[in-house]
Amino acid sequence: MQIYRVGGAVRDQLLGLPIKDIDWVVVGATAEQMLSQGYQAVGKDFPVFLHPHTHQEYALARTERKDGHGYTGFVVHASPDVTLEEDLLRRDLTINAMAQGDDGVIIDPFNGQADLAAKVLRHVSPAFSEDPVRILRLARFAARFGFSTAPETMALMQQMVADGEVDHLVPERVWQEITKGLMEEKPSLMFAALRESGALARIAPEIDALWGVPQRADYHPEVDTGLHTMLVLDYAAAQGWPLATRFAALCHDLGKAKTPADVLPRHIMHEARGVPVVEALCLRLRVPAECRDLAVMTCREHTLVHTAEQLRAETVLKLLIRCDAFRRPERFAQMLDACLADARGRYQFEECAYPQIAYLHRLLAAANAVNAGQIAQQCADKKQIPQAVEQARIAAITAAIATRE
Ligand SMILES: Nc1ccn([C@@H]2O[C@H](COP(=O)(O)OP(=O)(O)OP(=O)(O)O)[C@@H](O)[C@H]2O)c(=O)n1
Ligand SMILES: [Mg+2]
Repeated sequence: MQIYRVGGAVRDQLLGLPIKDIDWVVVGATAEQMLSQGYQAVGKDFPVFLHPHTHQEYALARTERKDGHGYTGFVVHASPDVTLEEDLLRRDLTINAMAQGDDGVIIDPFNGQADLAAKVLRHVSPAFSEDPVRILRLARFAARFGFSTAPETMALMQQMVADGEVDHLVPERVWQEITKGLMEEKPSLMFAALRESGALARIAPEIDALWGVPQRADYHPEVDTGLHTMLVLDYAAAQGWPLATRFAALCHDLGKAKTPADVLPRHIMHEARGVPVVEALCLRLRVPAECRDLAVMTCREHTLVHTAEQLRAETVLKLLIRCDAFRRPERFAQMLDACLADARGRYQFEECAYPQIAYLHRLLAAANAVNAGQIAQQCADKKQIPQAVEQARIAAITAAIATRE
């Protein structure tokens, strides 16, 4: 048997990037041979094994044929006579379809090295279309490497979308790929690829609908809401912020696609209009609660946060309570980060000051300093405690507002 490194490890090494995990392909072996050498089978029907010591994945060279929708119905053919080239042929992109032997020689039958140099994502063969997840994979590789998509690959993806292939993806898988793409260097490039292929309109029409929606040019020199959203998202990514903050950045303006045409380019009430849209998206994609809650909160509150310095103490306290800021200060801070991204994700405002964050943190600290235990002791009637604490917090916030320099 011959063993080669394949896929991401070969690609990343050629790019000079750190290699996370190595995938191996084994040519000329049977499952029985692998087991007898101590490898452990991963699945019952899949010719993938774990190395007895390194636990890296070793897959028998295989061909695949599709006979069904989605990613059920793959007929896998693994046998000792499947060649390395045949195995590479079934893979998604030329940059992922290279192998490397023990001698270091790169086996590159589909010119992956040339595409790496040209920074192009190109499908290996028409078999690309047998797995719709590959559209999402390509999109996140675009976000990771900043590569462009070969025209023939884009055309193939458009055809796959038109054929309804994307509609068979299970939500968990879509979310998994989206989260990976959101954590890449420039997530907007994922959405650009998804949008151009038509896949975005199928998997997240709420996001796709933002393009073509105008905003007031005085607040938003970039005008287009889709473009603004991408600037906000890329800002959040450039700060290295976590997934939930990036997802909140993505979702904060979903309500703007619901603004009645006669109100445009103003977006009165887009916050309230957006909340059910964010909730519907999160429900459909089975978005985990942490991401969903921050996105809903950011959608609902971001305009109010922008006006923080004009708010009365009562209004600030209500905001803090709605956001559960006393118990969840880290999440509140993440929402403020998303609001900062919103403010700076605009042409000509890329470096605008955003004192709202420090200001709200100061008011929260002031409200937090109220000694609720002591107030409770001073209340003759227990029923009065909540109101007394609230009054004390409003007084503390009022005092903090007054000391503004
Ligand atoms: N839907 C898929 C998934 C994987 N692959 C192939 O399997 C390899 C390994 O898959 P995976 O580890 O998911 O991706 P990597 O390319 O290694 O990228 P990453 O750095 O994200 O792990 C890929 O390079 C590609 O050759 C594929 O063709 N089609
Ligand atoms: Mg990998």
